[in-house]
Amino acid sequence: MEEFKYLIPEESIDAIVTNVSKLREIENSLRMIFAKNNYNEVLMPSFEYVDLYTQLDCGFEQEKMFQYINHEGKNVAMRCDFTIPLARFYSTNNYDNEVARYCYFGKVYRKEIMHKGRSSEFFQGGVELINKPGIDGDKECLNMIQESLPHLCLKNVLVEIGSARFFNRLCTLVDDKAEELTEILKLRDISGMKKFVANNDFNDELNNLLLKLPTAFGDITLLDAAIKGISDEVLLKALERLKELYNSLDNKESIIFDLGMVPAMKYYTGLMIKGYSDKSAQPIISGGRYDDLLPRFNKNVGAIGFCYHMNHILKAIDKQGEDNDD
Ligand SMILES: N[C@@H](Cc1c[nH]c[nH+]1)C(=O)O
Repeated sequence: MEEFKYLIPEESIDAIVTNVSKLREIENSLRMIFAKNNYNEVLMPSFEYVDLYTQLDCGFEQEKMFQYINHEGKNVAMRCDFTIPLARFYSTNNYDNEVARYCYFGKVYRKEIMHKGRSSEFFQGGVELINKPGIDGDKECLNMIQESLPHLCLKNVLVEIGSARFFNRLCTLVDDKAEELTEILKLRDISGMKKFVANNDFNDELNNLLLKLPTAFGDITLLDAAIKGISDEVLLKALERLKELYNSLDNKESIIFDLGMVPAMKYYTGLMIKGYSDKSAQPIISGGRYDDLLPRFNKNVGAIGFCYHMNHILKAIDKQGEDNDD
């Protein structure tokens, strides 16, 4: 038994952040940017009913939650997302459907596949912008991300944007093959996509589009080319909306399109955002528009938000430092 004093569970591996001064420095810069943009910081509870996450059909699986049965006999989970609890919070605290701006810093807990050396604790800092619909809301978030990039202490950061509306329509078009398509896109599997197209009987236009998706990231010329080849109205609208948003941005630097982007969260309905550093395989920023979530709390308003994955940012900073030492 003696050795157990010195061991930590696999879930905790990697969760120890030693570079706390850097973490606080970035956190404080982000806090100032959020405050300047009128986001109110909230401290959310660590525990929520499991039902909150599961009954909304947002893709949170029970198996991924750390949970226990409380004194009422109800299943309670450690917070595994900020967005859903904040949607609940808005619905019970905002009677006039006003625009709300929340920001937060804290951990979410999600069970990761064990034996991969991945921690199950993720430090996030993020914002939720509720009831600022359409391009105005999307722009506000992208502008804030642009404002934050120089404060992340990372040299090469790219902000990829995609569309959940586009993705969802593709899933409808491939019908019962949606799951297979999702896996292929997640892996950016070029040969998998070739087989997928060969094994199915889709029309030529869809086949051509699907074959391009695993490598469909690039600048505005990529988007324009895709728009030219599409006649499906929903797909077209989704891409035109991305283009309109892009054209409305004052600062377009670091922004590229990813037409094969798969929603990281099932609740995304429109714009999706993923920020990457060349020193990190995992996204350092992720977010998106989720216009169908608040209606599930009887609030007929749309919303958008994003978060910084602080663990990944710190790891990328370490890697950057190591590479500079070489
Ligand atoms: N909650 C999302 C990020 C996000 C905030 N708002 C919208 N999306 C996540 O954990 O990845």
